[in-house]
Amino acid sequence: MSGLAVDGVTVRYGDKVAVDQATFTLEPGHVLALLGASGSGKSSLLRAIVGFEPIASGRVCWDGQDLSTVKVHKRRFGLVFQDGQLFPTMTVAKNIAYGLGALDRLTRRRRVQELLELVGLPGYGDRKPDQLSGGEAQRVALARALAPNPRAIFLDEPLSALDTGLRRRLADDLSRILRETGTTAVYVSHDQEEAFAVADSVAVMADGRILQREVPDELWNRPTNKQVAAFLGFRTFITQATAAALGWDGRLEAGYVLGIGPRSLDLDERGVEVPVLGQSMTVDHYVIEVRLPDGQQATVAAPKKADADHVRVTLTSGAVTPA
Ligand SMILES: Nc1ncnc2c1ncn2[C@@H]1O[C@H](COP(=O)(O)OP(=O)(O)OP(=O)(O)O)[C@@H](O)[C@H]1O
Repeated sequence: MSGLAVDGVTVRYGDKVAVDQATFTLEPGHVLALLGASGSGKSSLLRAIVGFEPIASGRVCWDGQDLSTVKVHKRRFGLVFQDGQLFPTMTVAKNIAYGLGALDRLTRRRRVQELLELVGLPGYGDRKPDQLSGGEAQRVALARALAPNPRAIFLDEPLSALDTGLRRRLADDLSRILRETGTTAVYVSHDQEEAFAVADSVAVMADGRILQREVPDELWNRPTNKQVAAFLGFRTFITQATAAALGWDGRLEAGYVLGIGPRSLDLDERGVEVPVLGQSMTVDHYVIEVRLPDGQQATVAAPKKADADHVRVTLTSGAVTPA
């Protein structure tokens, strides 16, 4: 098989199993996000693939070749970390050119210009890393990782040190850059929106195991179990009868429940009346906590505060998952 094959990889720190028999393949040109809560083993798996962490069992192959005897710097993998780890005394241009030693000066300079344009920083070549914002530094780190045309790049929470608004914008830019360059990438994140924005497919990890690997839509609509659903924000699970009572027009197969997430219920004047239990405010909307007909609680995202002790809602979507 061409591209990356991770086969039964286990990583241990003493008695602690950090990664438990992770298996997946990644075709050239595809972007996979490893998504999971803190401590789920994402970084350990990424570090094992690139060769920083010894593998207790299993193997990592590229184009069918076992990489166990291939040294880290010979794997032709590019790396981007949370804090870009640029060389502080070198200019941006020198940072980007770092892995281009084999090229002549003119070609090297052209390649640096090309990458600065790709990451939206033309004219930044002479700056030093301490003259860059956090977002710019991460763009330079990406440019540096892409410069030597690696066969894949590995990004470990590359945006998590940035503030939320910037993170969203940069996630979209990153996605565009990876696609434009046809780069094969593994992207570690604990933020589902970021993972969904960047990746062609998402592998959800918990306790060192990959619970499900899917394209974002399918993962969102049909999480493989309640644990994955809950991680995606579907925390209340209801039966067909309750779903129908809330105006849902779908049908659940026997043995399945519907996970209700933060955007599953819509305010709707013609909807079902439910009691309001409380409400809070986020940056751009209110979160109204309600009691469902079956007694469970759920939340509704609303543009304004509820001014009565009940609201009318309709259930418009949810995640279908085994009961
Ligand atoms: N060097 C180490 N020695 C011992 N245990 C470790 C070491 N590195 C990680 N662990 C443990 O292995 C488990 C997986 O850690 P890992 O950093 O891979 O998770 P993660 O999903 O990347 O978390 P985060 O998002 O917080 O970085 C955790 O329980 C962690 O405490």
